[in-house]
Amino acid sequence: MAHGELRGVVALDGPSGTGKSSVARRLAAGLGARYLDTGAMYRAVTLAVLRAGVDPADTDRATEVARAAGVVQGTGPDRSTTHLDGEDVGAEIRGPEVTLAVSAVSAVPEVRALVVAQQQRIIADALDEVGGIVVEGRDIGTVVAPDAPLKVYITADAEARARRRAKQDAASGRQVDLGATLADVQRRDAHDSSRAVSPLRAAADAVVLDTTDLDLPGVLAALLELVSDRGLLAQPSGRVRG
Ligand SMILES: Nc1ncnc2c1ncn2[C@@H]1O[C@H](COP(=O)(O)OP(=O)(O)O)[C@@H](O)[C@H]1O
Ligand SMILES: Nc1ccn([C@H]2C[C@H](O)[C@@H](COP(=O)(O)OP(=O)(O)O)O2)c(=O)n1
Repeated sequence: MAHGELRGVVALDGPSGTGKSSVARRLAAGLGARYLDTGAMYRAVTLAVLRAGVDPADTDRATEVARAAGVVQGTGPDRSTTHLDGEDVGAEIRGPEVTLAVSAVSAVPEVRALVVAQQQRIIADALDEVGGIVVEGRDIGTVVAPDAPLKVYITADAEARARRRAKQDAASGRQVDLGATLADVQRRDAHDSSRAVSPLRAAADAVVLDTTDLDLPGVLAALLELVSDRGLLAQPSGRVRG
Protein backbone atom coordinates (compact mmCIF):
# COMPACT_ATOMS: atom_id res chain seq x y z
CA MET A 1 0.00 0.00 0.00
CA ALA A 2 1.69 3.05 1.06
CA HIS A 3 2.84 6.11 -0.24
CA GLY A 4 4.74 8.09 2.28
CA GLU A 5 5.26 8.13 6.01
CA LEU A 6 2.77 9.21 8.61
CA ARG A 7 3.42 12.48 10.40
CA GLY A 8 1.52 13.00 13.63
CA VAL A 9 -1.15 11.07 15.51
CA VAL A 10 -4.10 9.25 13.98
CA ALA A 11 -6.73 8.66 16.69
CA LEU A 12 -9.10 5.73 16.10
CA ASP A 13 -11.96 5.27 18.53
CA GLY A 14 -15.08 3.16 18.58
CA PRO A 15 -16.76 0.18 20.22
CA SER A 16 -15.59 -3.42 20.27
CA GLY A 17 -15.31 -5.35 17.01
CA THR A 18 -15.40 -2.40 14.64
CA GLY A 19 -11.97 -3.31 13.30
CA LYS A 20 -9.89 -0.72 15.12
CA SER A 21 -6.99 -3.02 15.99
CA SER A 22 -6.89 -4.68 12.58
CA VAL A 23 -6.89 -1.48 10.57
CA ALA A 24 -4.76 0.56 12.99
CA ARG A 25 -2.04 -2.06 12.83
CA ARG A 26 -2.12 -2.28 9.03
CA LEU A 27 -2.26 1.48 8.61
CA ALA A 28 0.74 1.97 10.89
CA ALA A 29 2.72 -0.80 9.19
CA GLY A 30 2.04 0.65 5.76
CA LEU A 31 2.98 4.18 6.77
CA GLY A 32 6.17 3.43 8.73
CA ALA A 33 4.50 4.45 11.97
CA ARG A 34 4.09 3.02 15.45
CA TYR A 35 0.85 1.49 16.69
CA LEU A 36 -0.64 1.75 20.19
CA ASP A 37 -3.37 -0.61 21.39
CA THR A 38 -4.68 1.24 24.46
CA GLY A 39 -7.29 -1.43 25.23
CA ALA A 40 -4.47 -3.94 25.78
CA MET A 41 -3.12 -1.70 28.55
CA TYR A 42 -6.49 -1.64 30.37
CA ARG A 43 -6.67 -5.38 29.89
CA ALA A 44 -3.20 -5.86 31.42
CA VAL A 45 -4.13 -3.73 34.44
CA THR A 46 -7.34 -5.76 34.75
CA LEU A 47 -5.32 -8.99 34.74
CA ALA A 48 -3.14 -7.57 37.52
CA VAL A 49 -6.26 -6.71 39.54
CA LEU A 50 -7.69 -10.21 39.08
CA ARG A 51 -4.38 -11.88 39.92
CA ALA A 52 -4.17 -9.82 43.11
CA GLY A 53 -7.58 -11.19 44.08
CA VAL A 54 -8.99 -7.67 44.18
CA ASP A 55 -12.66 -7.05 43.40
CA PRO A 56 -12.76 -4.55 40.50
CA ALA A 57 -15.51 -2.74 42.42
CA ASP A 58 -13.00 -1.97 45.18
CA THR A 59 -11.69 1.12 43.44
CA ASP A 60 -9.04 2.05 46.04
CA ARG A 61 -7.39 -1.35 45.93
CA ALA A 62 -7.76 -1.58 42.14
CA THR A 63 -5.95 1.76 41.88
CA GLU A 64 -3.15 0.52 44.17
CA VAL A 65 -2.70 -2.53 41.97
CA ALA A 66 -2.71 -0.37 38.82
CA ARG A 67 -0.05 1.91 40.30
CA ALA A 68 2.24 -1.01 41.14
CA ALA A 69 1.64 -2.98 37.92
CA GLY A 70 4.52 -2.93 35.45
CA VAL A 71 2.61 -2.76 32.18
CA VAL A 72 4.78 -2.44 29.08
CA GLN A 73 2.97 -2.02 25.79
CA GLY A 74 5.04 -2.45 22.64
CA THR A 75 4.30 -0.21 19.66
CA GLY A 76 5.65 -2.27 16.78
CA PRO A 77 2.81 -2.59 14.25
CA ASP A 78 3.90 -6.05 13.14
CA ARG A 79 4.06 -7.49 16.61
CA SER A 80 2.34 -5.48 19.30
CA THR A 81 3.28 -7.00 22.65
CA THR A 82 1.92 -6.60 26.16
CA HIS A 83 3.98 -7.43 29.24
CA LEU A 84 2.90 -7.40 32.86
CA ASP A 85 5.79 -7.38 35.34
CA GLY A 86 8.05 -8.86 32.70
CA GLU A 87 5.68 -11.63 31.60
CA ASP A 88 4.19 -11.73 28.08
CA VAL A 89 0.44 -11.64 28.74
CA GLY A 90 -0.70 -11.00 25.16
CA ALA A 91 -2.86 -14.13 25.02
CA GLU A 92 -4.16 -14.16 28.58
CA ILE A 93 -5.54 -10.61 28.40
CA ARG A 94 -7.91 -11.69 25.60
CA GLY A 95 -9.47 -14.43 27.72
CA PRO A 96 -13.01 -14.33 29.10
CA GLU A 97 -12.07 -13.47 32.71
CA VAL A 98 -10.31 -10.28 31.68
CA THR A 99 -12.96 -9.42 29.08
CA LEU A 100 -15.65 -9.70 31.75
CA ALA A 101 -13.86 -7.43 34.24
CA VAL A 102 -12.15 -4.87 32.00
CA SER A 103 -15.05 -2.42 31.71
CA ALA A 104 -15.30 -2.14 35.50
CA VAL A 105 -11.56 -1.64 36.00
CA SER A 106 -11.28 0.86 33.14
CA ALA A 107 -14.16 2.89 34.62
CA VAL A 108 -12.13 3.76 37.74
CA PRO A 109 -11.03 7.41 37.31
CA GLU A 110 -7.69 6.98 39.14
CA VAL A 111 -6.84 3.95 37.02
CA ARG A 112 -7.62 5.91 33.86
CA ALA A 113 -5.44 8.82 34.97
CA LEU A 114 -2.46 6.49 35.43
CA VAL A 115 -2.98 4.67 32.15
CA VAL A 116 -3.65 7.84 30.12
CA ALA A 117 -0.44 9.45 31.43
CA GLN A 118 1.52 6.38 30.36
CA GLN A 119 -0.16 6.41 26.94
CA GLN A 120 0.71 10.07 26.44
CA ARG A 121 4.36 9.32 27.23
CA ILE A 122 4.38 6.45 24.72
CA ILE A 123 2.88 8.71 22.04
CA ALA A 124 5.40 11.49 22.68
CA ASP A 125 8.28 8.99 22.44
CA ALA A 126 6.94 7.58 19.16
CA LEU A 127 6.59 11.05 17.65
CA ASP A 128 10.18 11.82 18.66
CA GLU A 129 11.49 8.56 17.32
CA VAL A 130 9.60 7.95 14.07
CA GLY A 131 7.28 10.94 13.61
CA GLY A 132 3.94 9.11 13.48
CA ILE A 133 1.68 6.80 15.47
CA VAL A 134 -1.78 5.28 15.06
CA VAL A 135 -3.53 5.02 18.43
CA GLU A 136 -6.74 3.07 18.94
CA GLY A 137 -9.16 2.91 21.84
CA ARG A 138 -12.22 4.61 23.27
CA ASP A 139 -11.04 8.06 24.36
CA ILE A 140 -8.09 8.84 22.11
CA GLY A 141 -9.66 11.74 20.23
CA THR A 142 -11.41 13.09 23.32
CA VAL A 143 -8.83 12.68 26.11
CA VAL A 144 -5.53 10.99 25.25
CA ALA A 145 -4.65 12.92 22.09
CA PRO A 146 -7.20 15.74 21.75
CA ASP A 147 -4.90 17.62 19.36
CA ALA A 148 -4.55 14.71 16.92
CA PRO A 149 -4.74 16.03 13.35
CA LEU A 150 -6.97 13.13 12.30
CA LYS A 151 -9.64 11.51 14.48
CA VAL A 152 -11.82 8.72 13.16
CA TYR A 153 -14.73 7.18 15.05
CA ILE A 154 -15.36 3.69 13.68
CA THR A 155 -18.79 2.12 14.09
CA ALA A 156 -20.67 -0.99 12.88
CA ASP A 157 -23.92 -2.72 13.81
CA ALA A 158 -23.65 -4.74 17.03
CA GLU A 159 -24.65 -7.94 15.20
CA ALA A 160 -21.90 -7.50 12.61
CA ARG A 161 -19.37 -6.82 15.35
CA ALA A 162 -20.44 -9.88 17.35
CA ARG A 163 -20.13 -12.09 14.25
CA ARG A 164 -16.61 -10.76 13.62
CA ARG A 165 -15.57 -11.26 17.25
CA ALA A 166 -17.03 -14.80 17.36
CA LYS A 167 -15.16 -15.73 14.20
CA GLN A 168 -11.97 -14.30 15.66
CA ASP A 169 -12.43 -16.19 18.96
CA ALA A 170 -13.13 -19.44 17.08
CA ALA A 171 -9.95 -18.94 15.06
CA SER A 172 -8.05 -18.59 18.36
CA GLY A 173 -9.44 -21.92 19.51
CA ARG A 174 -11.90 -20.44 22.04
CA GLN A 175 -15.37 -21.85 22.62
CA VAL A 176 -17.84 -19.63 20.81
CA ASP A 177 -21.50 -18.89 21.40
CA LEU A 178 -22.74 -16.15 19.09
CA GLY A 179 -25.58 -15.15 21.43
CA ALA A 180 -23.19 -14.80 24.36
CA THR A 181 -20.72 -12.86 22.22
CA LEU A 182 -23.46 -10.45 21.14
CA ALA A 183 -24.56 -10.04 24.75
CA ASP A 184 -20.97 -9.31 25.78
CA VAL A 185 -20.52 -6.75 22.99
CA GLN A 186 -23.78 -5.01 24.00
CA ARG A 187 -22.93 -5.12 27.70
CA ARG A 188 -19.53 -3.51 27.11
CA ASP A 189 -20.99 -0.95 24.68
CA ALA A 190 -23.46 0.11 27.36
CA HIS A 191 -20.89 0.12 30.15
CA ASP A 192 -18.17 1.94 28.18
CA SER A 193 -20.62 4.55 26.85
CA SER A 194 -22.31 5.30 30.14
CA ARG A 195 -19.37 5.55 32.53
CA ALA A 196 -18.83 8.94 34.14
CA VAL A 197 -15.19 9.40 33.18
CA SER A 198 -14.17 9.54 29.50
CA PRO A 199 -17.19 7.67 28.15
CA LEU A 200 -16.99 6.16 24.70
CA ARG A 201 -18.14 8.85 22.29
CA ALA A 202 -17.00 10.45 19.07
CA ALA A 203 -14.95 13.64 19.43
CA ALA A 204 -16.78 16.65 17.98
CA ASP A 205 -14.16 16.87 15.23
CA ALA A 206 -13.99 13.13 14.43
CA VAL A 207 -14.89 11.65 11.07
CA VAL A 208 -17.46 8.88 11.60
CA LEU A 209 -16.82 5.75 9.53
CA ASP A 210 -19.49 3.01 9.49
CA THR A 211 -17.84 -0.30 8.60
CA THR A 212 -20.92 -2.57 8.69
CA ASP A 213 -20.83 -3.05 4.92
CA LEU A 214 -17.11 -2.60 4.36
CA ASP A 215 -14.47 -5.30 4.33
CA LEU A 216 -11.08 -4.67 5.91
CA PRO A 217 -9.37 -3.49 2.70
CA GLY A 218 -12.30 -1.09 2.22
CA VAL A 219 -11.87 0.37 5.71
CA LEU A 220 -8.14 0.68 5.19
CA ALA A 221 -8.61 2.47 1.87
CA ALA A 222 -11.01 4.94 3.48
CA LEU A 223 -8.52 5.67 6.25
CA LEU A 224 -5.61 6.09 3.85
CA GLU A 225 -7.62 8.60 1.89
CA LEU A 226 -8.35 10.59 5.05
CA VAL A 227 -4.68 10.54 6.07
CA SER A 228 -3.65 11.73 2.65
CA ASP A 229 -6.37 14.41 2.45
CA ARG A 230 -5.25 15.82 5.80
CA GLY A 231 -1.72 16.23 4.45
CA LEU A 232 -0.26 13.80 6.99
CA LEU A 233 1.98 11.95 4.57
CA ALA A 234 5.64 12.83 4.12
CA GLN A 235 8.05 11.34 1.65
CA PRO A 236 10.10 8.53 3.23
CA SER A 237 12.97 10.10 5.10
CA GLY A 238 15.22 7.07 4.88
CA ARG A 239 16.04 7.41 8.56
CA VAL A 240 16.35 4.29 10.62
CA ARG A 241 13.07 3.43 12.29
CA GLY A 242 12.89 1.65 15.61
N1 LIG B 1 -14.73 -4.53 8.08
C1 LIG B 1 -14.53 -5.79 8.47
N2 LIG B 1 -14.95 -6.81 7.74
C2 LIG B 1 -14.76 -8.08 8.14
N3 LIG B 1 -14.14 -8.44 9.28
C3 LIG B 1 -13.69 -7.47 10.06
C4 LIG B 1 -13.86 -6.08 9.71
N4 LIG B 1 -13.31 -5.35 10.68
C5 LIG B 1 -12.83 -6.21 11.60
N5 LIG B 1 -13.04 -7.48 11.23
C6 LIG B 1 -12.66 -8.68 11.99
O1 LIG B 1 -13.34 -8.55 13.23
C7 LIG B 1 -12.51 -8.99 14.31
C8 LIG B 1 -12.41 -7.88 15.35
O2 LIG B 1 -11.65 -6.83 14.80
P1 LIG B 1 -10.68 -5.94 15.70
O3 LIG B 1 -9.77 -5.23 14.78
O4 LIG B 1 -10.09 -6.75 16.80
O5 LIG B 1 -11.76 -4.91 16.32
P2 LIG B 1 -11.63 -3.89 17.52
O6 LIG B 1 -10.18 -3.59 17.70
O7 LIG B 1 -12.41 -2.69 17.06
O8 LIG B 1 -12.26 -4.56 18.69
C9 LIG B 1 -11.19 -9.39 13.68
O9 LIG B 1 -11.15 -10.78 13.52
C10 LIG B 1 -11.19 -8.69 12.33
O10 LIG B 1 -10.44 -9.40 11.37
N1 LIG C 1 -8.83 3.86 25.39
C1 LIG C 1 -9.53 2.85 25.94
C2 LIG C 1 -9.38 1.54 25.44
C3 LIG C 1 -10.11 0.53 26.04
N2 LIG C 1 -10.90 0.83 27.10
C4 LIG C 1 -11.62 -0.22 27.82
C5 LIG C 1 -13.01 -0.45 27.31
C6 LIG C 1 -12.98 -1.81 26.65
O1 LIG C 1 -14.14 -2.54 26.93
C7 LIG C 1 -11.76 -2.48 27.24
C8 LIG C 1 -10.99 -3.38 26.29
O2 LIG C 1 -10.62 -2.67 25.14
P1 LIG C 1 -10.21 -3.43 23.81
O3 LIG C 1 -9.97 -2.39 22.79
O4 LIG C 1 -9.15 -4.42 24.09
O5 LIG C 1 -11.52 -4.24 23.53
P2 LIG C 1 -11.94 -4.97 22.22
O6 LIG C 1 -10.72 -5.39 21.46
O7 LIG C 1 -12.69 -3.92 21.47
O8 LIG C 1 -12.78 -6.07 22.69
O9 LIG C 1 -10.92 -1.43 27.70
C9 LIG C 1 -11.04 2.11 27.55
O10 LIG C 1 -11.80 2.35 28.48
N3 LIG C 1 -10.34 3.11 26.97
